[in-house]
Amino acid sequence: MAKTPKEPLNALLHLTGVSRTYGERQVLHPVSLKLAAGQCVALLGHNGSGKSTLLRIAAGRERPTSGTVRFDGIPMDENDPRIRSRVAVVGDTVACYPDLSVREHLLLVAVAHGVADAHAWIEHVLADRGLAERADALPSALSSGQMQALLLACAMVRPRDLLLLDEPEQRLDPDARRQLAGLLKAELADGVAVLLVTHHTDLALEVADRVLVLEDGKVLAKGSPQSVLSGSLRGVGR
Ligand SMILES: Nc1ncnc2c1ncn2[C@@H]1O[C@H](COP(=O)(O)OP(=O)(O)OP(=O)(O)O)[C@@H](O)[C@H]1O
Repeated sequence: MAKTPKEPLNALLHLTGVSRTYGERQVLHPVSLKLAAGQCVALLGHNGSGKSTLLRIAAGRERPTSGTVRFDGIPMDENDPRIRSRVAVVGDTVACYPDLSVREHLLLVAVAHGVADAHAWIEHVLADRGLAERADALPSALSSGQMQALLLACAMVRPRDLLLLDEPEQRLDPDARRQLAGLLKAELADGVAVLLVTHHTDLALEVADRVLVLEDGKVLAKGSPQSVLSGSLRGVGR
């Protein structure tokens, strides 16, 4: 029988009873979550179940209606430089400069975060994300999958202890999706904590230590990927 994974004692990210209400509508009921260095929690659930809302709250991009979020003991605030320097987010919206090439986007992010030897590191990340041949292209000339690869690459060129990803697999072809699983495993091996919103149960099974399934803003199930996704809940993803 699969062992039930315990929540970590030394959490890098600690959500306590966070909820969110828009107007009269409660889209997220109180959720608590701990995530330690080198661990991945996958958030699963049908469309509109509250996954992105929870991730935005975890990232400090949105304030919870109730509850608290702490990163390494500090109240989560995306404007706090101590947090910005250590937390990388790939959200569900595409934001880029129309007049900067792929390589220039990466350079901008790397320089802003004070990355040493940025040029060499950028060439490595470009090759790793399959973007080497599109390095001089402007965003308007990228395919949707290449744009997604650029958003991931922007997170990879900067320092990070916590990686928050909202459906990073979207628009990626099967090969690129397999590489994404390898990339996330490498992040975890490097001690990065990963909070992953995904619709792909296979990705969750491959990389997550724990999964949390949301339904109508409530926690429907949580535990090891094997225990949660072995039965009827496999249908929450693709
Ligand atoms: N700014 C907002 N104002 C009002 N309602 C919102 C807002 N943002 C999200 N919602 C609602 O909150 C609910 C949860 O949305 P959320 O984006 O968190 O779901 P999700 O699980 O990430 O969905 P998907 O899988 O489709 O991305 C939805 O019903 C959505 O319509």
